[in-house]
Amino acid sequence: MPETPAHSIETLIEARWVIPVEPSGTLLTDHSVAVDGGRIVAILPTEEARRHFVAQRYHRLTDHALIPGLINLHTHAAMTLLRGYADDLPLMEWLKGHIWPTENRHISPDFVRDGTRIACAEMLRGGTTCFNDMYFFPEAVAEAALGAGMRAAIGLIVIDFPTAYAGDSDDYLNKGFALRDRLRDEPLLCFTLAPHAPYTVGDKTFGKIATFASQLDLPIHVHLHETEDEIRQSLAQHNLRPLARLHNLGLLGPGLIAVHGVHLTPDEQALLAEQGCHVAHCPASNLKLASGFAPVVALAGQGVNIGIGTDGAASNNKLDMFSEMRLAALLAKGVANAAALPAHAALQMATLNGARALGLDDSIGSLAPGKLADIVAVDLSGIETQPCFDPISTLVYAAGREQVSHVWVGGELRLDSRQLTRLDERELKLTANVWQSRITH
Ligand SMILES: CSC[C@H]1O[C@@H](n2cnc3c(O)ncnc32)[C@H](O)[C@@H]1O
Ligand SMILES: [Zn+2]
Repeated sequence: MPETPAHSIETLIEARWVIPVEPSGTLLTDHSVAVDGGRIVAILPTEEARRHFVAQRYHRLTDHALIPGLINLHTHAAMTLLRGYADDLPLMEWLKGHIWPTENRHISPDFVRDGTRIACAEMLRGGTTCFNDMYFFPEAVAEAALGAGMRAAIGLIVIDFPTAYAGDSDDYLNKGFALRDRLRDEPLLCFTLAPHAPYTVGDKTFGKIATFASQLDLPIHVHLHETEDEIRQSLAQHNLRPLARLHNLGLLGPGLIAVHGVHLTPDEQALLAEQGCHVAHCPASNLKLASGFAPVVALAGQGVNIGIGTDGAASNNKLDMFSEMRLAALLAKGVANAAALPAHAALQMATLNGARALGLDDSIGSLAPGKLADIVAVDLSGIETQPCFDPISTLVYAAGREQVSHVWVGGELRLDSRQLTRLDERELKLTANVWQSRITH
């Protein structure tokens, strides 16, 4: 039989294991991922891939698992500059007494650009390839993400009080739309409408957001039902719980990403499911601020799509999707039973479910031919991850972000043997120190 001619491709990544995430729980041993033009073109047993392809670059990752890039479904990337600035406080005391006054003093495009670049470095080194952001000066978030070569959903924020970024809701929205018009063809970026929360955004502004979201087909990214206080305040002011209020104002639907969703009645869980809303589960931030945590087992049981977020580094204090996955799985077992949220389901939450929430699951969130090559290699050879009976279990329960060795975004190498390819870690540490002294003095 004549040999079929080999196809030329850019990159062939040979790995001990490939965990495509879809179909759920699949594990491929001694497989390779072929990448060309920024996309996955094939996933084949390595022997076959070697016969079939001639690559410009080969990566022989003999002790590694390949997983889809992790998707951080909720963060405020620039808040790395406030990591550890105010700890051990409940949400409202933390925000009103410490974070908002400090943001008022320091917030600027430079603050946001520098903080976001630091966040991108941390996230890439931890296997995150895409983040869903909500912060002031979103143009600086976009600039930092593009510079780092990361995928980002840029929140066009709206809050009903003036800040250094914008004056009133129309000013916030106009600035956001101008940014989206300027950057809408950037392949690494997409946009959401990001009203901050029910307690900082009025009915009129929420109404405008609902209209624009449906006219422009933009997702809505909003903090919702984070604390009991938020619900009490909403009942006192509007005679409605926040979710019911947003429902009345037309915000619920498959475009809504409800961040936190900690305090939800069974009827509210059913409403989220019925409306096709998504929940961004942020377990570490919720626990640290003593807010509680989302009823993930019940929500998933109702059919709600749940992704995972870190929230900002000022409340977490890490942007570490590995520790969030593990925490999400352990909390679910704590409230339900040991079988709740198994490792493959936690990994799916941190990848495919996040992509679904952003409406990007046709292009990212799993490893499959035709999808963008957002790929993470995790080195499982260390003593911390031995023996390895089941690599999916090892990834979620034993591995940490330190074991991430390589990261590709759209087929481009962004982390190479733990070295960032587009960001200078030394320079970023100096930048963090400069901001620390500005914030302290
Ligand atoms: C309008 S930009 C984002 C705004 O949100 C603040 N923030 C950070 N973490 C949280 C949280 O857990 N709940 C509510 N608001 C939060 C951040 O400091 C910015 O002011
Ligand atoms: Zn948040």
